[in-house]
Amino acid sequence: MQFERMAIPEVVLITPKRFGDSRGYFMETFKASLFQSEIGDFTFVQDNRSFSAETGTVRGLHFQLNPRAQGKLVSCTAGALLDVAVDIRSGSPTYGQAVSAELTAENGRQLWVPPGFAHGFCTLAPDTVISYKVTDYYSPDHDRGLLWNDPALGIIWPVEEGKAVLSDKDQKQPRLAELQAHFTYTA
Ligand SMILES: Cc1cn([C@H]2C[C@H](O)[C@@H](COP(=O)(O)OP(=O)(O)O[C@H]3O[C@H](C)C(=O)[C@H](O)[C@H]3O)O2)c(=O)[nH]c1=O
Repeated sequence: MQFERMAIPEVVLITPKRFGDSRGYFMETFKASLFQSEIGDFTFVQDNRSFSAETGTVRGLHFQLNPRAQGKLVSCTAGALLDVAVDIRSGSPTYGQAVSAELTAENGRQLWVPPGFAHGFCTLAPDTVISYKVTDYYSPDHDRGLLWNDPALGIIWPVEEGKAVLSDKDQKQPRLAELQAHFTYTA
């Protein structure tokens, strides 16, 4: 299993080792001891999965407030998606910056998105399934968002703005400039 720190080093791209044979392949997709030694002492308490039928479906950018902030270990188990993490930790040298990675069922890659980051994705294929582990339970009262196409984020999404498939909620999320200082950066 390879761990590669992204341009924002707290976000980590993980590539599990794939054992192929005449039947197909086997992968260990999560190992607590390795995750703890490579990334840190996080405990996952909930697994999520969402299915998006259309290419160009955007879900996000979402996060939960403290004390229910979530770390997310994200993978794509069918189709393909561009996964995006935005640093929203006040005082961070990379505040408001985004990193992204292409996760596909084929490449088996995962993205670790720590607490203090907004998370979202855009599907690159129809019938795409995202599967992810989170480090705290869903809490609607702590659920917040950031506008996916806020120009201040500089995210180059693989879909034209007028053609993205979005929830009503995600069409009305606040811009970065409107975001309160929910998270604080610690070096
Ligand atoms: C996230 C979540 C949602 N729900 C219910 C609430 C709604 O009735 C329904 C759809 O929720 P929502 O529209 O927030 O789903 P997504 O747009 O896929 O949101 C997720 O997408 C981005 C990419 C994320 O990183 C978050 O995990 C999450 O916010 O599922 C639950 O019951 N439990 C949950 O953990």
